[in-house]
Amino acid sequence: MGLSKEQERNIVENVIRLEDIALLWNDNCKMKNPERVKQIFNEFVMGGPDRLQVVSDFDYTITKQRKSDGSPVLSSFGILNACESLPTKFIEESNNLHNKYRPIEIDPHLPMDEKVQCMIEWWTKTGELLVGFKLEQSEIDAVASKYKDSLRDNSHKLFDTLNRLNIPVLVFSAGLGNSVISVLKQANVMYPNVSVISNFLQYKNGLLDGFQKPMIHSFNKNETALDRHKYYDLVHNRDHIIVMGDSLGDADMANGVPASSHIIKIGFLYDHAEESLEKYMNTFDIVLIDDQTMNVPLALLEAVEKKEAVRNI
Ligand SMILES: Nc1nc2c(ncn2[C@@H]2O[C@H](COP(=O)(O)O)[C@@H](O)[C@H]2O)c(=O)[nH]1
Ligand SMILES: [Mg+2]
Repeated sequence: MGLSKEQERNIVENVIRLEDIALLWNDNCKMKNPERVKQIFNEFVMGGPDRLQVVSDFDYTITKQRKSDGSPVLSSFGILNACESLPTKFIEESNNLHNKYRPIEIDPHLPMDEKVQCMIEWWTKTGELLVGFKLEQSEIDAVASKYKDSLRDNSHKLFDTLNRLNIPVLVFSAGLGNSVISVLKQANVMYPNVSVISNFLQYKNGLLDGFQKPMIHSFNKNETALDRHKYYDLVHNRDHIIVMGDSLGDADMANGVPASSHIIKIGFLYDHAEESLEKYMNTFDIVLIDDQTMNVPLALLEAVEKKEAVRNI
């Protein structure tokens, strides 16, 4: 997947041609405005790793949307729900909530303010169900271990590169942070430059006591939700941002950063690809259709790293 000699020469001569990244010209890669992507990509390469940060969703972005054998990948909440010691009442009521609110979450016609209110209800009610019984982290870890190999292909290479270049990675998930961290740790990609902001279980006297605050739901995943969060101090001057997500709400995860920032938004599209493509192309700069790899973000980073290496000769 490395760059050719000609590509490396182009980088040395500060010439970054989008055509040099063949992946971006595959049939399953769509860009509404290639010229805009090229311009921002050149900013990234010329700006170097010190100005870069990555903000990524977890469920079905870092994890695959489908496994090669077609079997499903559990979401971070799905990993929780698979824990056998959970009371039957919790599972039943949690499933009822999922059946009621998931269709609202993905409804393309409902007004956003109505959807936000419903998501607040969903996460609040789920938190209220998670009260008064034991659940050890080790049980979540045991289920999560079955999904440590469900990261997108080349995720390890991507995280290794980000760690080597000391580029901060924010994994921003409206899912369950206890599962997210467990999968990342067991997949050996929970490097020091990786932070996770999500919903974490709260305990009181050894028993579950809902979620820690603040609530992160599908539609408040943006950097304003990071107000006064220590992560914000780490990245607020990194104005080159790669955003990665699988749902439309993920595209706003970098909202709240200075207007002068340059952002490339990568959208991983899988479900209802044909009917959703136009909306995804209007929302993300690069749309990858049924691409279960991290090859495109990795290619962007490889160009940054090559240029940095030349700069340091
Ligand atoms: N199975 C359940 N799924 C849930 C629940 N509450 C939310 N969700 C889903 O999780 C994703 C997490 O979002 P992401 O930011 O990690 O992509 C969200 O889209 C909901 O559909 C739940 O209680 N059970
Ligand atoms: Mg997701």
